[in-house]
Amino acid sequence: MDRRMHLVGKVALVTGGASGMGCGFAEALLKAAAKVCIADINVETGVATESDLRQQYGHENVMFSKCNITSATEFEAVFKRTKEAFGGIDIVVNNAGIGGETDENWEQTVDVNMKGTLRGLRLAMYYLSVEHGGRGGCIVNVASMTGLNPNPLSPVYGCTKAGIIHATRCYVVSEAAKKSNIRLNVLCPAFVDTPMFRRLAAGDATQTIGGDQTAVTAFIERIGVLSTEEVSVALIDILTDETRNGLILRCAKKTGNVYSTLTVQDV
Ligand SMILES: NC(=O)C1=CN([C@@H]2O[C@H](COP(=O)(O)OP(=O)(O)OC[C@H]3O[C@@H](n4cnc5c(N)ncnc54)[C@H](O)[C@@H]3O)[C@@H](O)[C@H]2O)C=CC1
Ligand SMILES: CCCCC/C=C\C=C\C(=O)C/C=C\C/C=C\CCCC(=O)O
Repeated sequence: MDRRMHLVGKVALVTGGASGMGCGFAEALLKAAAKVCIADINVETGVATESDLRQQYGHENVMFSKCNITSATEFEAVFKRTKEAFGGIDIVVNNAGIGGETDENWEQTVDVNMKGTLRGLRLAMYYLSVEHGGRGGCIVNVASMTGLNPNPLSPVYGCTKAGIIHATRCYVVSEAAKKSNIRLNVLCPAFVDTPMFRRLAAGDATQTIGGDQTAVTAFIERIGVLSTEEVSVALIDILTDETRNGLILRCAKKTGNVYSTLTVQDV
Protein backbone atom coordinates (compact mmCIF):
# COMPACT_ATOMS: atom_id res chain seq x y z
CA MET A 1 0.00 0.00 0.00
CA ASP A 2 1.23 3.53 -0.81
CA ARG A 3 1.88 5.22 2.55
CA ARG A 4 3.07 8.55 1.18
CA MET A 5 1.09 11.71 1.86
CA HIS A 6 1.34 13.62 -1.39
CA LEU A 7 1.72 17.31 -0.72
CA VAL A 8 0.38 18.58 -4.04
CA GLY A 9 -2.54 20.92 -3.26
CA LYS A 10 -2.32 20.29 0.49
CA VAL A 11 -2.83 23.34 2.70
CA ALA A 12 -0.28 24.14 5.40
CA LEU A 13 -0.24 26.76 8.14
CA VAL A 14 3.27 27.57 9.41
CA THR A 15 3.66 29.79 12.47
CA GLY A 16 6.79 31.91 12.67
CA GLY A 17 6.94 31.51 8.90
CA ALA A 18 8.30 34.96 8.11
CA SER A 19 11.93 34.09 8.81
CA GLY A 20 14.37 31.41 9.86
CA MET A 21 13.27 27.82 10.00
CA GLY A 22 9.59 28.64 9.41
CA CYS A 23 10.43 30.44 6.16
CA GLY A 24 12.50 27.40 5.11
CA PHE A 25 9.56 25.10 5.92
CA ALA A 26 7.19 27.29 3.89
CA GLU A 27 9.51 27.19 0.90
CA ALA A 28 9.97 23.41 1.11
CA LEU A 29 6.20 22.95 1.22
CA LEU A 30 5.72 25.25 -1.77
CA LYS A 31 8.38 23.36 -3.72
CA ALA A 32 6.30 20.24 -3.07
CA ALA A 33 3.30 22.12 -4.57
CA ALA A 34 1.42 22.70 -1.32
CA LYS A 35 -0.35 25.96 -0.44
CA VAL A 36 1.00 27.83 2.57
CA CYS A 37 -0.19 30.42 5.04
CA ILE A 38 2.72 31.96 6.93
CA ALA A 39 1.57 33.37 10.26
CA ASP A 40 3.94 35.67 12.08
CA ILE A 41 4.02 38.55 14.55
CA ASN A 42 6.51 40.45 12.37
CA VAL A 43 4.45 42.18 9.69
CA GLU A 44 7.33 43.79 7.81
CA THR A 45 9.26 40.54 7.38
CA GLY A 46 6.04 38.59 6.83
CA VAL A 47 4.93 40.80 3.94
CA ALA A 48 8.40 40.70 2.38
CA THR A 49 8.55 36.90 2.65
CA GLU A 50 5.03 36.59 1.21
CA SER A 51 6.00 38.75 -1.76
CA ASP A 52 9.20 36.80 -2.38
CA LEU A 53 7.47 33.42 -2.15
CA ARG A 54 4.56 34.58 -4.33
CA GLN A 55 6.96 35.56 -7.08
CA GLN A 56 8.60 32.16 -7.01
CA TYR A 57 5.65 29.87 -6.34
CA GLY A 58 2.55 31.75 -7.50
CA HIS A 59 0.39 34.45 -5.93
CA GLU A 60 -2.46 32.02 -5.33
CA ASN A 61 -0.35 29.57 -3.31
CA VAL A 62 0.98 31.80 -0.52
CA MET A 63 -0.54 34.12 2.03
CA PHE A 64 0.81 35.97 5.03
CA SER A 65 -1.37 36.54 8.05
CA LYS A 66 -0.31 38.70 10.96
CA CYS A 67 -0.57 36.68 14.15
CA ASN A 68 0.83 36.86 17.65
CA ILE A 69 0.47 33.29 18.91
CA THR A 70 -0.01 34.60 22.46
CA SER A 71 -3.34 36.11 21.33
CA ALA A 72 -6.25 33.65 21.25
CA THR A 73 -8.23 35.97 18.96
CA GLU A 74 -5.46 36.55 16.43
CA PHE A 75 -4.48 32.90 16.33
CA GLU A 76 -8.01 31.63 15.75
CA ALA A 77 -8.50 34.29 13.04
CA VAL A 78 -5.50 32.87 11.13
CA PHE A 79 -7.00 29.38 11.10
CA LYS A 80 -10.32 30.80 9.83
CA ARG A 81 -8.61 32.92 7.14
CA THR A 82 -6.48 30.00 5.92
CA LYS A 83 -9.51 27.74 5.68
CA GLU A 84 -11.52 30.38 3.82
CA ALA A 85 -8.69 31.24 1.41
CA PHE A 86 -7.51 27.71 0.62
CA GLY A 87 -10.62 25.60 1.32
CA GLY A 88 -9.32 23.67 4.36
CA ILE A 89 -6.21 22.90 6.38
CA ASP A 90 -4.18 19.66 6.17
CA ILE A 91 -0.91 20.53 7.89
CA VAL A 92 -0.06 22.72 10.87
CA VAL A 93 3.56 23.45 11.78
CA ASN A 94 3.73 25.06 15.22
CA ASN A 95 7.15 26.62 14.78
CA ALA A 96 7.07 30.14 16.26
CA GLY A 97 9.25 30.49 19.32
CA ILE A 98 11.71 32.71 21.15
CA GLY A 99 14.61 32.46 23.56
CA GLY A 100 15.02 34.51 26.75
CA GLU A 101 16.29 33.72 30.22
CA THR A 102 16.58 37.07 32.01
CA ASP A 103 14.52 38.29 34.97
CA GLU A 104 12.71 40.55 32.50
CA ASN A 105 12.00 38.14 29.64
CA TRP A 106 11.80 34.55 30.92
CA GLU A 107 8.04 34.63 31.39
CA GLN A 108 7.62 35.80 27.79
CA THR A 109 9.56 32.69 26.73
CA VAL A 110 6.99 30.57 28.57
CA ASP A 111 4.07 32.56 27.15
CA VAL A 112 5.20 32.26 23.53
CA ASN A 113 6.81 28.81 23.45
CA MET A 114 4.59 26.93 25.86
CA LYS A 115 1.21 28.68 25.93
CA GLY A 116 1.43 29.84 22.30
CA THR A 117 2.33 26.38 21.01
CA LEU A 118 -0.37 24.74 23.15
CA ARG A 119 -2.83 27.23 21.70
CA GLY A 120 -1.72 26.30 18.19
CA LEU A 121 -1.94 22.62 19.02
CA ARG A 122 -5.46 22.94 20.38
CA LEU A 123 -6.59 24.98 17.36
CA ALA A 124 -4.96 22.49 14.99
CA MET A 125 -6.74 19.58 16.67
CA TYR A 126 -10.04 21.44 16.26
CA TYR A 127 -9.61 22.53 12.64
CA LEU A 128 -8.25 19.17 11.44
CA SER A 129 -10.89 17.12 13.22
CA VAL A 130 -13.62 15.60 11.07
CA GLU A 131 -16.37 16.50 13.54
CA HIS A 132 -15.54 20.20 13.11
CA GLY A 133 -15.41 20.09 9.31
CA GLY A 134 -11.74 19.10 9.00
CA ARG A 135 -10.25 16.22 7.01
CA GLY A 136 -7.49 14.93 9.30
CA GLY A 137 -3.87 15.61 8.47
CA CYS A 138 -0.59 16.18 10.19
CA ILE A 139 0.61 18.42 13.01
CA VAL A 140 4.32 19.03 13.53
CA ASN A 141 5.41 20.87 16.66
CA VAL A 142 8.87 22.39 16.70
CA ALA A 143 10.61 21.78 20.02
CA SER A 144 14.42 21.52 20.31
CA MET A 145 17.15 19.05 21.16
CA THR A 146 17.39 20.93 24.43
CA GLY A 147 13.86 19.81 25.29
CA LEU A 148 15.37 16.32 25.58
CA ASN A 149 19.01 16.87 26.60
CA PRO A 150 19.55 19.23 29.52
CA ASN A 151 21.80 22.22 29.09
CA PRO A 152 22.66 24.77 31.78
CA LEU A 153 22.51 27.84 29.55
CA SER A 154 18.76 28.02 28.95
CA PRO A 155 16.67 26.13 31.53
CA VAL A 156 13.45 28.06 30.93
CA TYR A 157 13.72 27.66 27.15
CA GLY A 158 14.58 23.96 27.55
CA CYS A 159 11.62 23.46 29.84
CA THR A 160 9.19 24.99 27.34
CA LYS A 161 10.56 22.66 24.67
CA ALA A 162 10.20 19.62 26.95
CA GLY A 163 6.60 20.73 27.48
CA ILE A 164 5.98 20.84 23.74
CA ILE A 165 7.35 17.30 23.39
CA HIS A 166 5.10 15.99 26.14
CA ALA A 167 2.01 17.83 24.90
CA THR A 168 2.53 16.26 21.48
CA ARG A 169 2.81 12.79 23.00
CA CYS A 170 -0.41 13.27 24.96
CA TYR A 171 -2.40 14.36 21.90
CA VAL A 172 -0.99 11.43 19.89
CA VAL A 173 -2.78 8.97 22.18
CA SER A 174 -6.03 10.97 22.24
CA GLU A 175 -9.28 9.61 20.84
CA ALA A 176 -9.69 12.84 18.88
CA ALA A 177 -6.47 12.21 16.94
CA LYS A 178 -7.39 8.60 16.22
CA LYS A 179 -10.98 9.38 15.18
CA SER A 180 -9.91 12.02 12.65
CA ASN A 181 -6.71 10.34 11.47
CA ILE A 182 -4.53 13.18 12.70
CA ARG A 183 -0.81 12.40 12.88
CA LEU A 184 1.32 14.35 15.38
CA ASN A 185 5.11 14.45 15.55
CA VAL A 186 7.70 16.68 17.15
CA LEU A 187 10.83 18.06 15.58
CA CYS A 188 13.84 18.52 17.86
CA PRO A 189 16.68 20.27 16.06
CA ALA A 190 19.99 21.20 17.61
CA PHE A 191 21.47 24.47 16.34
CA VAL A 192 20.14 25.79 13.04
CA ASP A 193 21.47 28.82 11.20
CA THR A 194 18.62 31.34 11.60
CA PRO A 195 18.28 34.90 12.91
CA MET A 196 17.58 33.46 16.39
CA PHE A 197 20.73 31.36 16.32
CA ARG A 198 22.80 34.23 14.93
CA ARG A 199 21.73 36.48 17.81
CA LEU A 200 22.90 33.82 20.25
CA ALA A 201 26.18 33.27 18.42
CA ALA A 202 26.79 37.02 18.27
CA GLY A 203 26.57 37.31 22.05
CA ASP A 204 22.98 38.33 22.82
CA ALA A 205 23.12 38.02 26.61
CA THR A 206 19.33 37.85 26.99
CA GLN A 207 19.23 34.36 25.44
CA THR A 208 21.15 32.51 28.14
CA ILE A 209 21.80 32.68 31.86
CA GLY A 210 25.23 33.48 33.15
CA GLY A 211 26.31 35.60 30.18
CA ASP A 212 29.30 33.36 29.52
CA GLN A 213 29.84 33.77 25.78
CA THR A 214 32.90 31.53 25.86
CA ALA A 215 30.68 28.69 27.08
CA VAL A 216 28.09 29.47 24.38
CA THR A 217 30.73 29.45 21.63
CA ALA A 218 32.23 26.17 22.87
CA PHE A 219 28.73 24.64 23.03
CA ILE A 220 27.94 25.68 19.45
CA GLU A 221 31.29 24.37 18.19
CA ARG A 222 30.73 21.02 19.86
CA ILE A 223 27.18 20.57 18.54
CA GLY A 224 27.56 22.05 15.03
CA VAL A 225 25.02 24.05 13.05
CA LEU A 226 22.43 22.81 10.55
CA SER A 227 21.10 24.80 7.60
CA THR A 228 17.39 25.55 7.32
CA GLU A 229 17.35 23.40 4.18
CA GLU A 230 18.60 20.39 6.16
CA VAL A 231 15.83 20.77 8.75
CA SER A 232 13.26 21.26 5.99
CA VAL A 233 14.20 17.89 4.51
CA ALA A 234 13.38 16.37 7.92
CA LEU A 235 10.01 18.13 8.00
CA ILE A 236 9.07 16.91 4.52
CA ASP A 237 9.96 13.34 5.52
CA ILE A 238 7.62 13.52 8.53
CA LEU A 239 4.82 14.95 6.41
CA THR A 240 5.06 12.63 3.43
CA ASP A 241 5.65 9.31 5.23
CA GLU A 242 2.26 8.45 6.67
CA THR A 243 3.76 5.81 8.97
CA ARG A 244 5.37 8.63 10.96
CA ASN A 245 3.15 9.25 13.98
CA GLY A 246 3.90 9.95 17.63
CA LEU A 247 7.59 10.34 16.90
CA ILE A 248 10.37 12.60 18.05
CA LEU A 249 12.74 13.52 15.24
CA ARG A 250 16.11 14.70 16.50
CA CYS A 251 18.19 16.61 13.93
CA ALA A 252 21.80 17.53 14.50
CA LYS A 253 24.74 18.30 12.28
CA LYS A 254 26.96 15.46 13.49
CA THR A 255 24.39 12.74 14.14
CA GLY A 256 21.90 13.42 11.33
CA ASN A 257 18.16 12.70 11.64
CA VAL A 258 17.14 10.13 14.27
CA TYR A 259 13.53 9.09 14.93
CA SER A 260 12.54 7.79 18.36
CA THR A 261 9.78 7.54 20.90
CA LEU A 262 10.16 7.99 24.63
CA THR A 263 9.73 4.85 26.69
CA VAL A 264 6.43 4.60 28.53
CA GLN A 265 6.67 2.77 31.85
CA ASP A 266 4.01 0.19 32.67
CA VAL A 267 2.23 1.16 35.85
N1 LIG B 1 17.67 28.23 15.51
C1 LIG B 1 17.92 27.19 16.30
O1 LIG B 1 19.10 26.84 16.55
C2 LIG B 1 16.80 26.38 16.83
C3 LIG B 1 15.51 26.87 16.90
N2 LIG B 1 14.51 26.06 17.38
C4 LIG B 1 13.13 26.50 17.41
O2 LIG B 1 12.71 26.66 16.06
C5 LIG B 1 11.68 27.62 15.98
C6 LIG B 1 12.03 28.65 14.93
O3 LIG B 1 13.20 29.31 15.38
P1 LIG B 1 14.16 30.13 14.42
O4 LIG B 1 13.75 30.01 13.04
O5 LIG B 1 15.53 29.79 14.83
O6 LIG B 1 13.86 31.59 15.00
P2 LIG B 1 13.68 32.99 14.25
O7 LIG B 1 13.71 34.03 15.32
O8 LIG B 1 14.64 33.06 13.17
O9 LIG B 1 12.22 32.86 13.67
C7 LIG B 1 11.11 32.78 14.53
C8 LIG B 1 9.92 33.45 13.88
O10 LIG B 1 8.85 33.38 14.83
C9 LIG B 1 8.25 34.66 14.89
N3 LIG B 1 7.63 34.85 16.20
C10 LIG B 1 8.23 35.11 17.37
N4 LIG B 1 7.34 35.29 18.34
C11 LIG B 1 6.13 35.14 17.77
C12 LIG B 1 4.80 35.22 18.25
N5 LIG B 1 4.53 35.52 19.52
N6 LIG B 1 3.78 34.99 17.39
C13 LIG B 1 4.05 34.71 16.09
N7 LIG B 1 5.27 34.66 15.57
C14 LIG B 1 6.30 34.86 16.40
C15 LIG B 1 9.36 35.65 14.62
O11 LIG B 1 8.87 36.91 14.18
C16 LIG B 1 10.19 34.93 13.57
O12 LIG B 1 9.76 35.24 12.26
C17 LIG B 1 11.53 28.18 17.40
O13 LIG B 1 10.47 27.55 18.04
C18 LIG B 1 12.85 27.83 18.04
O14 LIG B 1 12.73 27.73 19.42
C19 LIG B 1 14.74 24.76 17.78
C20 LIG B 1 15.99 24.26 17.73
C21 LIG B 1 17.12 25.01 17.26
C1 LIG C 1 21.32 27.45 24.27
C2 LIG C 1 19.99 28.13 24.30
C3 LIG C 1 19.72 29.06 23.23
C4 LIG C 1 18.46 29.83 23.30
C5 LIG C 1 17.86 30.26 22.01
C6 LIG C 1 18.70 30.24 20.77
C7 LIG C 1 18.81 29.17 19.95
C8 LIG C 1 18.11 27.93 20.17
C9 LIG C 1 18.66 26.78 19.86
C10 LIG C 1 18.07 25.50 20.18
O1 LIG C 1 16.88 25.35 20.42
C11 LIG C 1 18.98 24.34 20.23
C12 LIG C 1 19.91 24.58 21.31
C13 LIG C 1 20.69 23.72 21.85
C14 LIG C 1 20.50 22.33 21.57
C15 LIG C 1 21.66 21.62 21.27
C16 LIG C 1 21.98 20.57 21.95
C17 LIG C 1 21.40 20.17 23.26
C18 LIG C 1 22.13 19.00 23.78
C19 LIG C 1 23.24 19.39 24.66
C20 LIG C 1 24.18 18.27 24.97
O2 LIG C 1 23.98 17.15 24.53
O3 LIG C 1 25.11 18.53 25.70
